[in-house]
Amino acid sequence: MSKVNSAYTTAINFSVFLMFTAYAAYEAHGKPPKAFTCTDKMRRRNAKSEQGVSGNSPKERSPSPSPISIHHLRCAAAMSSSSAGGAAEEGAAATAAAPQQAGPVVTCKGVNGLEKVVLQEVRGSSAEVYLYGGHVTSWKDEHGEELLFVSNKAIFKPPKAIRGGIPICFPQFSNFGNLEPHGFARNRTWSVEDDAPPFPVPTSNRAYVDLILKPSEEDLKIWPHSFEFRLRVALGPGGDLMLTSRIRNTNADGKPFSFTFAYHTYFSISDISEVRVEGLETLDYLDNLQERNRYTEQGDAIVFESELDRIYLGTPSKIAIIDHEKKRTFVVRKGGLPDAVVWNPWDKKAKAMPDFGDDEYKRMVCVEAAAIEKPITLKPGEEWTGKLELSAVPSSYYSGQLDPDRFKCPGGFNQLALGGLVEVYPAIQASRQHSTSTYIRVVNIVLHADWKYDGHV
Ligand SMILES: O=P(O)(O)OC[C@H]1O[C@@H](O)[C@H](O)[C@@H](O)[C@@H]1O
Repeated sequence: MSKVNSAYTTAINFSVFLMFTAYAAYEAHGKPPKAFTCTDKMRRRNAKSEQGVSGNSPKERSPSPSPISIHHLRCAAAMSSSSAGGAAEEGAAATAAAPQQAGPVVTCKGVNGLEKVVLQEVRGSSAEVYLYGGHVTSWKDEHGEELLFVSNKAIFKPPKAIRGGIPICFPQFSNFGNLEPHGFARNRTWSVEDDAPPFPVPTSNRAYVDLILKPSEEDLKIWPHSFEFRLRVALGPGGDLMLTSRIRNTNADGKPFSFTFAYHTYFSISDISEVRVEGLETLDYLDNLQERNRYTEQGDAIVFESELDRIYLGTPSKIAIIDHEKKRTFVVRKGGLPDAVVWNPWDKKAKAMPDFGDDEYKRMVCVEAAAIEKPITLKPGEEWTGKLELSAVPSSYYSGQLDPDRFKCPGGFNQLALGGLVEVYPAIQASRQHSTSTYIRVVNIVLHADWKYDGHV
């Protein structure tokens, strides 16, 4: 074995040891995956901590305010900032007030008293989900930086859908049907489901919440189909945001139904002119600005110089949004969702939207994992699964590397630029959900080895 290979192996082995140690510590950290009220959960966590389950000796434990006061501090901060205006500020204030030890799943009041669930991962990343719309409104990395765009003019008031975050478009995307644009799921109030039926592949993540939407009598009048829509929102140990939708036909009349669907994700970007989307080259798309005529993408990547509103068809399971100024790449992974909508309203449309700032189009881009061209049809008793997984990585990782197989070493790992700190860790949720998957991080370069999706219909 060459010197370089041997250094490589030693570094990997040492890092694996470190990471397993870290993993063991992570395992010991805390448990309850269900959504609790702040008070309930913190009581349990404190009780565990009293029993020494957290691993801290009594000496190491620093005095902390009572769980109830932590809860009220946090929610009060979120609500006061929202009254000062601005959904984005609301999210920031909520995290600013959130103590480190808040635990993985907390429910509290958000803007206008709407109930929200806050997910926090041990390394510091977080997400917020409003029950109104089953709508993710915040996803922050471990440094507290917001990764999703929410308009400062977003209206957190039914029946208006929240402008930004991740609206769920169901049972209809846009005007592909007779319902209101993008369907009604985004402006209905969902419920937390404490005992959701097991997911096909169990998740080990602790920071997750299960929501459910069933049609009301009123909904059945406009869309006469009985369904159960289960949405799991989870934060992975590395801060990845994962959404899994399971839609079941519960019609008792024996009738199938069809629907279209999208995760209408608004990404936060530095400047729209600094961004490009990779992974959709050479694909066909329907142009929403040209009467949905079909064209073929000619460019190497999608760049933005004016309004853009397209439905890309038969897209790969990975798409990258590269933000040159931020040197950050969002990686969108999806399953069960063949299409991808790319949207930026540009200046004129921005001005025409009452819940969107005139210049905000510069700071957002929507890349929406979707099933549109071929509607999904379910017979009674059948269930469909649509998955979205978002990660934010330094751009040095991504550009031109949409196909990780091209970079594989004989040992099965991706090719690494050796030198500097090498860190290898098992992706905890991936190894349990999918196959054994290993993530390799070299300084700021992150490469995935053997990543694969499951759970397609
Ligand atoms: O204003 P809405 O209903 O949230 O829709 C926003 C945009 O959503 C996108 O998905 C559509 O492709 C656009 O055509 C639409 O304008």
